Amino acid sequence: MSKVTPEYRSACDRSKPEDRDGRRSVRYRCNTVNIAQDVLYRRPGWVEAKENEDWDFIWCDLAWIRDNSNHLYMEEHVRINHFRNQFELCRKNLMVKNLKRHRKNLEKDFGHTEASKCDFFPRTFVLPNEYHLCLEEFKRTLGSTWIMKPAGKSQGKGIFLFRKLKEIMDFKKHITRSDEQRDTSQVENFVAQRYIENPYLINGRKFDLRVYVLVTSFVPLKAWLYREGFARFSNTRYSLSTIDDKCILLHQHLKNHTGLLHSRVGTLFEDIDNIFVCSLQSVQKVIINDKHCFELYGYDILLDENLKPWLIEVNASPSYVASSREDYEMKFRLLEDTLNVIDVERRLTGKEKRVGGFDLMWNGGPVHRDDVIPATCGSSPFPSNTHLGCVNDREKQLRRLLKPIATSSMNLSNMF
Ligand SMILES: Nc1ncnc2c1ncn2[C@@H]1O[C@H](COP(=O)(O)OP(=O)(O)OP(=O)(O)O)[C@@H](O)[C@H]1O
Repeated sequence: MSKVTPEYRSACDRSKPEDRDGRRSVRYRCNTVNIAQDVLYRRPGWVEAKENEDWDFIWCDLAWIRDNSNHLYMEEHVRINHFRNQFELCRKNLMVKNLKRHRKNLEKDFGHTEASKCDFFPRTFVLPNEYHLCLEEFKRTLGSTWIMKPAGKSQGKGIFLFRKLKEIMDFKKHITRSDEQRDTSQVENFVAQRYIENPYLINGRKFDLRVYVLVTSFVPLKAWLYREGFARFSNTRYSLSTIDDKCILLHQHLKNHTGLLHSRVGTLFEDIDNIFVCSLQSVQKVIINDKHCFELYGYDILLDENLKPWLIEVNASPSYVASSREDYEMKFRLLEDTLNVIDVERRLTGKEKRVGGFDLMWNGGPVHRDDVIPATCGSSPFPSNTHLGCVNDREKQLRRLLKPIATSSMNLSNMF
């Protein structure tokens, strides 16, 4: 067996439970050192496949799927935790390209109201290709703040804010110059995005919501939403002063916190559901829908002061390391429940609408659950504890999500 994480040792001091019902063991592979490894190790009846031995299940990182997916022959029952071209949704530039195309198709086929359901990502341009469009928009909205992000990086690497025309022109020169010697296929892409300047703040701090969505099929689309998630808070108080010393703006939007939450929380959850469904639909025809594959996406969502949710990013490889015991336990449950939904052991009937902490949200169409109490502000299937749909419970759930978890491992000291 490969090494288990230190958290594992403290979280479980019991030995691995035996497979009591005499079924053949599930042979797994895991090439990541994180909580996934602990969950697999502890799962009754699962054994780690030896080198060169066949396996039934693999939990792998994105590099592994990139390097191996074309050479794999998989038996019917085998499961793998990534779709081959997951990057269509998870690379910043491709996500935007797919969302824009989806929006255009909706506009063409169903008109403006339907297309406006895609208006949950800030205005974004992919550079260098859309530089001129970006420049036009930039000039049209002079004075607004933009955020520049490298398309293929994470953890805030290479991100900066700008608000002056000269800055974006200099940047264009810089990327053009550094790309001159390279083959065009290697040009580094960036996204320039309108910066949400009025985030919803809690105690003066900016935060992203991290919500998990499990997709078990793209055609038809079958997606499960996890009831637990968390908020990643910035370590510093939110201020735009870091990008322009003359402009000191410290937002205090928490005054009417309770009232605002109560009146808007139903709509908020509906809007968040819409983000999941629309974004997944935008890549439905693009993702290679291999029945062996599933994907546990970590959605990053930012709320503005009007409680409008904005999609910031979709992660195919969200962090499964923990910054605290509570964080460890939540992620352990999440991954355990993921395996329960994937059901390599074939325990489910296939008709379940709830498995552990997951609620079936979409199954070729919206899923209506019998135990949902209609919300005053809509009937979104976004999960809460037991009385799904009741505004008060949703409010509680939102508060649970907003519970700060120490983020030392996440490098969020600035969060832009
Ligand atoms: N358009 C935006 N408006 C306001 N804030 C933004 C915007 N885009 C990103 N941010 C902030 O910057 C942070 C990092 O952005 P993003 O997630 O896109 O980059 P990343 O490098 O992939 O970071 P990570 O790996 O931590 O998710 C976000 O968590 C969010 O708080």
